[in-house]
Amino acid sequence: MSAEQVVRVGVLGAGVVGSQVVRLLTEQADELAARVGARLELVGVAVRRPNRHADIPAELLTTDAAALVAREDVDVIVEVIGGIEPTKDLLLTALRRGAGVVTANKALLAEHGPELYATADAVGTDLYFEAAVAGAIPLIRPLRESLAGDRITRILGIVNGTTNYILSAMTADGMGYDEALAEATRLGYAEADPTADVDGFDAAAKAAILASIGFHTRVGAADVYREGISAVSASDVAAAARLGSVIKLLAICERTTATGPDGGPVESVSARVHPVMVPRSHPLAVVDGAYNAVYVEAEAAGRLMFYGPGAGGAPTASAVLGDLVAVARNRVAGGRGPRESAYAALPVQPMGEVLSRYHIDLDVADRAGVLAAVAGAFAEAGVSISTVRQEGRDDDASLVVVTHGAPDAALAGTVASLADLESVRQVTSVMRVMG
Ligand SMILES: NC(=O)C1=CN([C@@H]2O[C@H](COP(=O)(O)OP(=O)(O)OC[C@H]3O[C@@H](n4cnc5c(N)ncnc54)[C@H](O)[C@@H]3O)[C@@H](O)[C@H]2O)C=CC1
Ligand SMILES: N[C@@H](CC=O)C(=O)O
Ligand code: NA
Repeated sequence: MSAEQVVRVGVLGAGVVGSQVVRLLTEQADELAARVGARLELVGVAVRRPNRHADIPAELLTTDAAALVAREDVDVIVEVIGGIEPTKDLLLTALRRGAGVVTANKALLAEHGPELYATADAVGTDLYFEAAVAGAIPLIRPLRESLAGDRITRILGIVNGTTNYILSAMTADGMGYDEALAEATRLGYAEADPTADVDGFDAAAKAAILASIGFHTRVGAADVYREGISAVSASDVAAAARLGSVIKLLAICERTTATGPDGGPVESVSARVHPVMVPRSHPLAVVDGAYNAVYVEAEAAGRLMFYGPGAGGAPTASAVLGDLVAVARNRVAGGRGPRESAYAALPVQPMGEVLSRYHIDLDVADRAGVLAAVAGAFAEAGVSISTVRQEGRDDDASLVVVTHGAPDAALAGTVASLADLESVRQVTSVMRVMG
């Protein structure tokens, strides 16, 4: 291709992200052309209601996404519709006829990534998705390319802007949950159905993508243990504050090595999303609002931290545009970006076997023998206690127990036994703690 040539681009969806993609493509047309070595010509934008997009030239708008992806003259499809259907079929159609695809759709990738990759591979075209995890933060490309020579052992961080916005607002401003969610939605951070954010589905999809790339193993959305933030109460926030901590929704992906029956090492991977009490001294504790931050630990590189805006129209469009430039450059140069790398095929460890530390707040009767009964419940499950603190007295007595790391199933069993003790009036807060 020469500088006079063009790469034709079709955009699916012009909502929070898509409208910003169209704006940047238009406003930066000359600079993008100089960077790619060919003009990026926007040839169509599929929308649901054309009358709502006065800022996009009417001749570009179409309600027929299926026709846009099937057009033989469209070189790259940018998908910012979201959801599984009809999006999956639209992208498969585009890939099958050799178009490059750029998508921000983590839900689709976590569920159908292998099929999309295989289709792209079959025709030798590109599938890029930097915006799908941690918005504007360059994370997918560092994992797929920059760190491809290293051995990643852990990926941990805040990957959902909406829940981080809500938890930050509840912690710092004392804002109510519903008000904070409404504000995150108004600012364009939340998914079309914000249940995906607050119940942890969005973060779990991102964890699946990160674990798959980081550990060269297919990890799907269903492999990720998931708890959201809808059960996080003001009393949990207060309990965390008393411990010098804040609550964050973390995605944690780990590669673990155990000793197998023959004495040799047995590797597995795990991926989970749940609220965690994070000490205020930890860098993740100060990641506020819709910002995301992700640690990547690799054997040779050590610990890397990626930080920046994790949601919002313009930041996400930045990642989409970066991918679009990469795909367009590949087409100009006649090359391809990275393919799926799933050769390791490591087993996924069940959550019950994953080591966790718990913070447990108990409302107890303040009388002789209570502490022994509580300690007995931990001992029976083989869970070792790190610290115990008694607060208040008489009718207001509470015990705060922090455990050492133990299998999650043993900890969950201990909490159930504690709730059954006659001397425990109520288990008021149970939260995993960092470490
Ligand atoms: N908003 C954000 O901060 C981020 C969003 N994403 C992802 O980007 C994608 C888009 O997100 P948003 O722009 O926030 O959503 P949005 O709901 O604002 O925009 C989606 C648009 O697609 C349109 N649409 C739906 N089905 C269509 C169809 N069949 N044909 C044409 N148009 C159709 C909708 O009418 C809507 O205007 C999602 O996959 C989301 O998970 C990723 C990172 C951050
Ligand atoms: N709803 C998502 C958007 C970005 O991925 C979030 O809040 O992080
Ligand atoms: Na990103």
